[in-house]
Amino acid sequence: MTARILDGNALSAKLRGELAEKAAALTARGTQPCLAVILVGGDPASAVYVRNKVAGCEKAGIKSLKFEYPQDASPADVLGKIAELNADPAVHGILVQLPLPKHFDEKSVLEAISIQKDVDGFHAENVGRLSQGQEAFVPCTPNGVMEMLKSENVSLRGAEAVVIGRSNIVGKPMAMLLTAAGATVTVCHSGTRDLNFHTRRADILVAAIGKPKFVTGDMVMPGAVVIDVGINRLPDGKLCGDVDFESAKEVAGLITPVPGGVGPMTITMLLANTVESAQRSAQKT
Ligand SMILES: Nc1nc(=O)c2c([nH]1)NC[C@@H]1CN(c3ccc(C(=O)N[C@@H](CCC(=O)O)C(=O)O)cc3)C=[N+]21
Repeated sequence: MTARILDGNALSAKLRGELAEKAAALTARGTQPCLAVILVGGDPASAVYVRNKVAGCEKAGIKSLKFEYPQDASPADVLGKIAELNADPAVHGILVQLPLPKHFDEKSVLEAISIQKDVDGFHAENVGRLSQGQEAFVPCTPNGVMEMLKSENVSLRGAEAVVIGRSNIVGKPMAMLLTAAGATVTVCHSGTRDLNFHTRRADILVAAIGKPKFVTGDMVMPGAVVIDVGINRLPDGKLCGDVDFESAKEVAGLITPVPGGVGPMTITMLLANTVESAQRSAQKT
């Protein structure tokens, strides 16, 4: 049996249609949702992602502003721009594309963003709020994964979930969200002894390692839900995930592809957070 494919493009299209309606209603009442994106340096992958984000905004009727800085930009200039955007009531979301050049202190840049406009959910205060179950912007990639699971009615209460990867932007918030939804969560990483022991008992396996085709079919429990968060560019220019799709799909029950899986959902959740932020700001006036 081969797994069913969880199509992130199709789910994104549906959700983005709903977001476009919300954005249009807000615009009609005088608050067009607006996302500001800051890109430092010329990393080609970052440029592609930022282009996808700006195009996604456009299509949903969300205004986007793009600010580009050279690789050797001064952190003070970028922090000055963030301060300006924080103070601008017409801007509802601020995203600083990561990774930043090495001479930047990533943490201090993320911390400079107003938590009301932190649509990435990377600010330490938003992370803390999320961990305590308070209202917060949820990081887009793990939030997109949760939406994918919800769309398929994957039952999480009591489920065994295994997350491979412990990054601040995917692994850790993913584990928090799955825990909050009632799953029993195991977070694996490069120091994990006998990784296969863990992955083979997962009802839900989330791969966020950053290594192409790392998760193979023999690591998957028959019928499991396999979520591939990886975006790796192969030498031939093709995109591939952290999961060896060909072998894993023969074992899994449900699997996300790359491209066309979690990636588009990440952008959809960014648009959702931006609309949400605009809605909150419209309610205040
Ligand atoms: N502050 C910040 N926020 C982010 O959300 C953020 C970031 N920095 N830095 C980099 C990662 C990566 N990321 C992706 C978003 C969409 C796709 C995406 O749309 N992928 C398409 C294919 C795109 C392609 O062809 O390259 C797909 O999987 O189908 C991929 C990756 C957001 N990130």
